[in-house]
Amino acid sequence: MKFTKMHGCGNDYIYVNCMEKMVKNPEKVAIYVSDRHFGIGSDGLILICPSKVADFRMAMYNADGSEGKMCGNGVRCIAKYVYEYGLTDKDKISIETKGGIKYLDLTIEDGKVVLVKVNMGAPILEPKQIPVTIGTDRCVNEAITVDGKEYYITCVSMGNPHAVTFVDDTDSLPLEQLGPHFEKHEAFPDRVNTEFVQVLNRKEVKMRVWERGSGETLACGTGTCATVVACVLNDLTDHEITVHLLGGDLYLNYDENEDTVWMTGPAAVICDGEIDISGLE
Ligand SMILES: N[C@H](CCC[C@H](N)C(=O)O)C(=O)O
Repeated sequence: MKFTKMHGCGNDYIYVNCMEKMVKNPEKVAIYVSDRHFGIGSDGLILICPSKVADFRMAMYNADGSEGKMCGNGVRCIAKYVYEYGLTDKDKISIETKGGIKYLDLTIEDGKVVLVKVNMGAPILEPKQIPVTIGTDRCVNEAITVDGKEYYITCVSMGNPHAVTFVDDTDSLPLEQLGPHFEKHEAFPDRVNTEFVQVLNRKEVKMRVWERGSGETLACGTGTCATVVACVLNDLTDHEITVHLLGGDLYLNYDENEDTVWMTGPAAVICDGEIDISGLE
């Protein structure tokens, strides 16, 4: 299987061009390639597929083989891939995901995609749709006990479920220990991605993330969208913010009038390669 390893702010996935041929058993392949010791090493697997309703279709799998409905860093990387590997010459593209069709604007310099701006669509706030069992109309600043300690969460779906909690200091958080307790908490029937956010000022926050199915990652695009929405709902920041992640910065704009979130950030190619997956197919 030919692949390209790419990352968006350090959130790395193995990308496979499936325009001609699909990968069989993507769940098993995701687990194998993601392993950082016995595989290639990544946060998961992303397939670039043909679409009937958009320019391309994304299928994404976490490191544990579970399927995710959306991936913000992933759609930016797909934009870079399809342009730089000659699958399109357009600088505005659409990508079908299980979380809806996303529209992307590519900034191109010397034939390279240096920045991608994505219309990530409307945040979903109804608890049942996220899904989260806490809250009636919305789950904003609601108390939850996790591993014996009380936290306040604001829940947002960006196609996939997120719980945002505000903390005093992201650096000192024992995420390896805490993350799984959020992910598997009974309040989240489909598990959850959790963002731990430290507000620096009205325009800047720091964030660490524990991703469902992949553990701590260096960045999460949909997580930064959920973060800006949670910041605005709790009146902690402006609508336009910079999110500082372990792997870099993303720029977010929650346009409440249009009911959409804009995410802007980079995408990078690490390498191309080929791996034998014959035992898995
Ligand atoms: N890293 C991704 C999100 C993956 C979400 C996945 N962990 C799930 O919802 O199961 C992003 O940049 O948006």
